[in-house]
Amino acid sequence: MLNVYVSLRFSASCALFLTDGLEPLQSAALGGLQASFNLFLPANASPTSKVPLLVYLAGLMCTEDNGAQKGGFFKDAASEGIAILFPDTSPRGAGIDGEDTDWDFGTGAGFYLDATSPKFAAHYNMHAHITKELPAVLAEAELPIDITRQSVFGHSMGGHGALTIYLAAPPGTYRSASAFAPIANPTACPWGQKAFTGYLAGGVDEGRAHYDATELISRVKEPVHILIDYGTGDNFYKQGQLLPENFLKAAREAGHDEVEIRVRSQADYDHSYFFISTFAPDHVHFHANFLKA
Ligand SMILES: N[C@@H](CCC(=O)N[C@@H](CSC=O)C(=O)NCC(=O)O)C(=O)O
Repeated sequence: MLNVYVSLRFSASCALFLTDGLEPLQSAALGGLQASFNLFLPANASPTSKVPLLVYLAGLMCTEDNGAQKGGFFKDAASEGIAILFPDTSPRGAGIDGEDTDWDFGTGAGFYLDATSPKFAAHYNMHAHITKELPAVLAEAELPIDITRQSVFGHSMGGHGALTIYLAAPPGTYRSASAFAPIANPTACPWGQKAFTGYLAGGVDEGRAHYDATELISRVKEPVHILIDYGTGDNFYKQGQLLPENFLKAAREAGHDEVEIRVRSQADYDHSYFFISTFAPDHVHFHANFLKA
């Protein structure tokens, strides 16, 4: 048996298609725009032996391809028998004024939220796309995936997405979360403040209520399963865009100990996919503990 790696597009009616040679299809959550994603299926997946799902969320300027091509996840996902879903990072081609002006806002920078600002609300709903729409697509496609066993991980903006999606979901929706160099306290850093001001009608205050991992962890009372790695040589860490210490401090103050949450500083590592792929096996095996329990 072979492991299968496929690129897929989907329609609002949830039909699945192979990418090559197919008509563009539409996402309801993204306002009818075409949406793409990649899916890794391990060789042991079959209708009688469905596999759990790990969702990978990429960072600023990325597409569904960065993690799939450079993350280094497949060997360990194959050995553990885990499928990996790679969504895109934003809607594409919404045609909103200013959407393509900056690399850290708009196209490629959806911040995994549901926009409430009138300008963006019709299209910038990556949270709903990932938490509701894509799971429904996979379920309706009758792929050999057990959608009741999901975990989520990501990098940088995608690490923010993974932590906030996990912490804001009803307990048990996702079994675990992990992040490489996440934007861990977005209301306190320039990237997050810019995103929340632009996408949310209530600005940074609305972001603080719904989309800030450091704020969310201080309010979560149930046990959690979280692993975070960041590099001390990461320029974005040095610039104060990531703030993992803020997340760790809030977590400990809320009573989440080192069994529940591990935040590891990796000496001299940068922000790149070389860093991600170095620690990729740790993250896949971490999630396997919960996805296969
Ligand atoms: N163009 C930017 C750098 C953009 C960048 O580094 N993006 C990161 C994610 S940053 C946080 O979300 C990334 O993953 N890039 C893709 C890759 O393959 O490395 C600049 O000029 O600084």
